[in-house]
Amino acid sequence: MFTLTVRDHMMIAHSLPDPFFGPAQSLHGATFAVETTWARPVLDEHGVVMDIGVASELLSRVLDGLRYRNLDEHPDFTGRLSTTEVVAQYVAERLAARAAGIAGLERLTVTLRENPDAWASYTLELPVLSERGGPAPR
Ligand SMILES: Nc1nc2c(c(=O)[nH]1)N=C([C@H](O)[C@H](O)COP(=O)(O)OP(=O)(O)OP(=O)(O)O)CN2
Repeated sequence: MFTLTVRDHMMIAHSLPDPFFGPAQSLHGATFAVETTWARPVLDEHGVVMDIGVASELLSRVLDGLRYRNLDEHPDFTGRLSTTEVVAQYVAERLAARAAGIAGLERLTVTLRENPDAWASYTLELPVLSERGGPAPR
């Protein structure tokens, strides 16, 4: 399996209103480094998983919807704890939707690094499209 990873970062504010999270129940800020790893078993006709510029742009556009936001007030997180894991899933699902037309991609992993010693990831299996646009056999 080939993989391509690009990275960006975002600042958000949020609270985790559950006693499980101790002091993080209060409103606090976080700067997440966000990595996206795209995977495919066969390289495309250019010998790449996908263009790095395209991968970077996709990630940036998705993060633009979250940057400098208080996730407690973000409609997509209403009634949900915006843990690192949940935000990783959110980013992955939006990226997958934006990349739906790109052929050959099989898997996407989004990793959010809270700090140098702690991170969480979410992996999505993607519906594989053939180079002609239809479903491809796995
Ligand atoms: N699995 C997760 N655990 C925690 C998350 C998370 O998103 N996923 N988030 C937090 C807090 O938001 C914050 O990032 C850290 O808060 P803190 O109280 O410092 O948490 P720690 O667990 O590192 O330290 P404690 O000794 O438990 O206070 C927390 N956990």
